[in-house]
Amino acid sequence: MQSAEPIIELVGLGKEFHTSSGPIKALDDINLSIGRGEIFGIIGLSGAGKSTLVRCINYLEVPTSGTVLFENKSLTAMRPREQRLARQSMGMIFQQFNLLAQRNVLQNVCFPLEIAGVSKKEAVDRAMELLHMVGLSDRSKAYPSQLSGGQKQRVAIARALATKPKILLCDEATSALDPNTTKSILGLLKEINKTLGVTVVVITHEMSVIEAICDRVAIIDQSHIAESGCVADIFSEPKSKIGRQLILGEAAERVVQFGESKRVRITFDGRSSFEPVLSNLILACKVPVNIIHAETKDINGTAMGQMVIQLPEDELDQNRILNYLKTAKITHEEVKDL
Ligand SMILES: Nc1ncnc2c1ncn2[C@@H]1O[C@H](COP(=O)(O)OP(=O)(O)OP(=O)(O)O)[C@@H](O)[C@H]1O
Repeated sequence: MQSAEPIIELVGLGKEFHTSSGPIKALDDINLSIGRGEIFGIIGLSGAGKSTLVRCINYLEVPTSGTVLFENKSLTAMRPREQRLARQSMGMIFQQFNLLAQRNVLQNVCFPLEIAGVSKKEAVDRAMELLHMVGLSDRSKAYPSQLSGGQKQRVAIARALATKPKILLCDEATSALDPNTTKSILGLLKEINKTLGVTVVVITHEMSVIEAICDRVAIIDQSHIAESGCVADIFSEPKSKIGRQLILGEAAERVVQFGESKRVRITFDGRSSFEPVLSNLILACKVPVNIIHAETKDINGTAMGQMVIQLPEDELDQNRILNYLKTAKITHEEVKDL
């Protein structure tokens, strides 16, 4: 679901670190395009290069080869002032929140505005507006140590949005949070994307995070992009070995046979298209399905239409999928012919 216009393009991007024990190639020939207004996920195992990749996007790390294009312009080729403005257009949040402990919530959110030379009154007004948006206007005088993890991340989000960035980079932003708090922070990111039109780039090692909010995803493995595409496509038919491992877990090692097995028609009858039915099914059942036919439309954020999927030959797998469809109240029926 990439919009026509890319906001970020990575072309042949590479990053090498020089350490006492020799060079480490953290990124090698990365090519990616992130569309304006989308929520783009980057997933991989520990050490795959995720953090380095996101830090190269905003030049917290300067790539050793290749190009980062922001709105079609190379960051390297920009003049210093232009590059500063481009980097200011990219807010960032982190796993450990990175709030300033000696400053209260309001002062934390005002901080980037002070650096940008915004007047005190204007900064306070903007910060209060953002704190209201993240649901913390009543905690403006609190210090970070007095907040829960979820509240700290909300402050960090407000701070990252203070200078009205076009992109929000999220580096494992929910990895230190419990499942419920994770859900609420992901909900907030989705809302920010929708209401402010901010492009969101999410780095994570958790498939559930990708599944919850991302439109498209790139899987990174050992410094390379293993595959990328729409979340529903990658989840239903992961092509790379690492993709199969991440999505199907142990089941990836199994050879799943389809043959002439059962086919099921799923009808999308108004269920929100933001709820990735097929991805949820595959994650829950840990087994792939074949998409035989799909005719779905997104009408004002609602999925309409139908899809015919073929179930694996194994009866246990079939039952698991049929049970899932039933429990999740997804309209479906077995079909003999297409
Ligand atoms: N500043 C650095 N100096 C030397 N090596 C580095 C540096 N930063 C990252 N690396 C190395 O680059 C590789 C990729 O690291 P990176 O932190 O990007 O991975 P990651 O996918 O984010 O992992 P994790 O999820 O564990 O944080 C690793 O081998 C790491 O040791």
